[in-house]
Amino acid sequence: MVNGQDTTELANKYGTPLFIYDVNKIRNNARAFVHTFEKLGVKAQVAYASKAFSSVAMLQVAKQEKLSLDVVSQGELYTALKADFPVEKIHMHGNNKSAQELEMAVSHKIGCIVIDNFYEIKLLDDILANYKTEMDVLIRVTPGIEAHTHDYILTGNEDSKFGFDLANGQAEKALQMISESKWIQLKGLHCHIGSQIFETDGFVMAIKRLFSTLEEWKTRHAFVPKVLNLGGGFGIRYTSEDDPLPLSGYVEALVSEVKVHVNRIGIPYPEIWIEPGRSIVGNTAITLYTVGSKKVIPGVRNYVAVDGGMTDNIRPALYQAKYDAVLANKASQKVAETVSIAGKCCESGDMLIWDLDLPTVEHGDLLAVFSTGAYGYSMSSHYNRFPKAAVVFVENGKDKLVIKRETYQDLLKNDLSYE
Ligand SMILES: Cc1ncc(COP(=O)(O)O)c(C=O)c1O
Ligand SMILES: N[C@@H](CCCC[NH3+])C(=O)O
Repeated sequence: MVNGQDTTELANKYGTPLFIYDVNKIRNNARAFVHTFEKLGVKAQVAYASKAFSSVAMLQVAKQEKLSLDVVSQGELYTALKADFPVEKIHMHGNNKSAQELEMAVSHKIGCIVIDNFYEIKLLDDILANYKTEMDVLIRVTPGIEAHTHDYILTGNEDSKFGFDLANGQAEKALQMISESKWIQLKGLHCHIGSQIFETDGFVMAIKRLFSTLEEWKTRHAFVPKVLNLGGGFGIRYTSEDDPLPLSGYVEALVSEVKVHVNRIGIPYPEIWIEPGRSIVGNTAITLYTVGSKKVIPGVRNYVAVDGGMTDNIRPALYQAKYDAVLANKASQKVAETVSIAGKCCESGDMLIWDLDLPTVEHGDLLAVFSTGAYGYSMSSHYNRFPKAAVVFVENGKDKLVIKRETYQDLLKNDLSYE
C-alpha cells in the first residue's frame, strides 16, 4: 500500500515501470525543515533542490509548502516558471551557466544567482549592465572538506569542478571582483559539501572554515554576510545499512554551529538557506516493476529481470547505490530465495539490486523498490530507446497521474528522415 492505495491496482491502472510518490510524506519532509528553523527562531529559506525530481506537479507542491527553489539549468527554471513558482524565491546554480541561462534568470528577475567561477562574474556583469538591473548573488566556495560519501557526489573538496577555493584565495579574489561591479549585489556565501551525508561533522567543519574566512573578510573588506547558504546533502535511508538523523537534527547542528561563530566574530546572525533535494523526496517514492524473465545459474546466482532498470534508476550503476525491495503482490509471503534484480538494458552493469531475499519470484510479480524519489526519474534516460516511465502522486488516499508514460511517438518526435 502507498498512502491507502493498493500498489497492484495502481500497476493495473497506469502500467509499469511506475514511480509512485506519497505527497503527504513530501509535505512532512518539507515541513520538518521549515518548522525546525521556525522553532529555533532563525530566519531561513529552505530551497528544494529541484535536480532531485523536477516536474510541474512537484514544483507546485514545493510552492504550496512555501519552499524556495534551487535550479541549475534553463530547463529546471522553465519548469519552475510553468509551475508558477514565485520567481523571487528561485536561486540559480551551475558551474557553466550560459549567457542564455543568465539572461533568462535576469529577465525573469529570479531571487539569486550562485556565482561559481570568474568567467561567470564578467558574463553576469555585462548582462546586468545591458538590462540596467541589479541581481543578488552568493559566492559558491569550496571549503576543502572531504565528506564521507561516494567520490562522484563529493563537491566541497579542493579538487572540485564547483566554486571558488577558500584556501588558495580565489574566493577572496571573487569578492573583490564582485565589489567592483555596479550591478552585482553580494549577499553572502554558499557552500555544499556533497550528497547523502549522515554525519554532521562535515557540515560543522565547513561552517568553521567559512567563518575563519568571514572573520578575515570582516577586517580586510568590512564584509558581513546577510545570507549563508549551507547547501543540501542530508542523507536518507535506502537500506538497513543507512542510519540518518531526523531532518531536524541536521538543521539543529547547522544553526548551533553558526551561532558559536557569529558570537565569536561579532556579526549579526545571517539568514540561513539550505538546499535539500534527496531528503525532501527520496524516501517518498517507490518504483513498481513487473517481473519478466528469470535466469537460474545453479550454484552461482539467480537473476530476475524487470521491465525497467538503469534507464529509470542509474544510481546502482553510477554509484554502486544500494536499494531494498519487496514483491508488492506477495508482501506477506515468507522469504524463499535470494535473487539479483537485473534491468532490461543491453549492459551487464544494468543491475538494480544484488542478493535480495524474496518469496518465490514468478513471471508477472510486481517488484516495489523503495526510496526511489530522488535522482531516479530526474536522471532517467532513453538508452535502448526505452520510453520514460509514468509518475503518479498519491495524497490523502487519492491517486493522480502527474507525468504521463512516454510513447514511441514521443521518442521519435525529434527524429527527421534522411531519405
Ligand atoms: C549545490 C547543490 N545544492 C543542493 C544539492 C542537493 O543535494 P541533496 O539532494 O543531497 O540534498 C546538490 C546536490 O548534491 C548540489 O550540488
Ligand atoms: N545525483 C546524485 C547526487 C548528486 C546531486 C547533485 N549534486 C545521486 O543520485 O546521489
